Amino acid sequence: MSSRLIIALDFPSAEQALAFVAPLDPAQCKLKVGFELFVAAGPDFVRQLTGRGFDVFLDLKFHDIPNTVASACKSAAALGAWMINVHASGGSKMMAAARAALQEVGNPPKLIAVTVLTSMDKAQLAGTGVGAEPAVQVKHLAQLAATNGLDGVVCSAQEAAMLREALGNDFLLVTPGIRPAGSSQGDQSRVMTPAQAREAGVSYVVVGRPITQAADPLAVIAQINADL
Ligand SMILES: O=C(O)c1cc(=O)[nH]c(=O)n1[C@@H]1O[C@H](COP(=O)(O)O)[C@@H](O)[C@H]1O
Repeated sequence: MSSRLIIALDFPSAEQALAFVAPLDPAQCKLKVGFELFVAAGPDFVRQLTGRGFDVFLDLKFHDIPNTVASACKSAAALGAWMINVHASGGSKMMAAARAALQEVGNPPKLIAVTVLTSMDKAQLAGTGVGAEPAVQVKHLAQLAATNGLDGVVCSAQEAAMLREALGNDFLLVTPGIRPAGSSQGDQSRVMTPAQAREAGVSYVVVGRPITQAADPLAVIAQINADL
């Protein structure tokens, strides 16, 4: 079975990202390209990664009017991404338009929706005008994503067991906010260890700084894969 580890390549340039990727094996991990790297390195960099055999999660978190998001999803699919995402808070029509757009392309990427960012806690969520507990809002948005035919959601591993029970075994649960024991929490709020995430039933974990800033990234990758 291929690895359930997705490494967040949050680097400022293609050169730095490629230096990090050079010793990696696509059997050990998938790779996530987000805003920082995509803005700096562009679509060609994504093609380079797929050309090396990596599954790429293109994490551009689309959140706009339905027509714009649908077109952006098609462009992302054309890059050969394995997975792409939108914000569930963009609403039903936006998610349905994204889903429909991908049905028009061959070999479409998995389409998932961000629920409540793992950096948010109850107070920050309340600051945006949402008074619900994060877990309640996550469940609400995950159900909205499922209703609109998305393949899964991004959530914290803290909500994974609840969502697994509510939405079944085929629904993808992709969880950032993963912190191996002893690593710094940084700006993340809702965190879990890799082993806790596995027990909660996640599909994939997303891990950035605990690997990219480690003295020995390959050792951390091996340990996380063992824990998953
Ligand atoms: O969509 C994401 O990937 C994402 C959603 C979310 O709720 N929280 C979150 O941290 N992420 C991403 O996951 C990665 C986490 O990185 P680290 O905190 O360094 O492990 C970053 O690239 C974030 O952009």
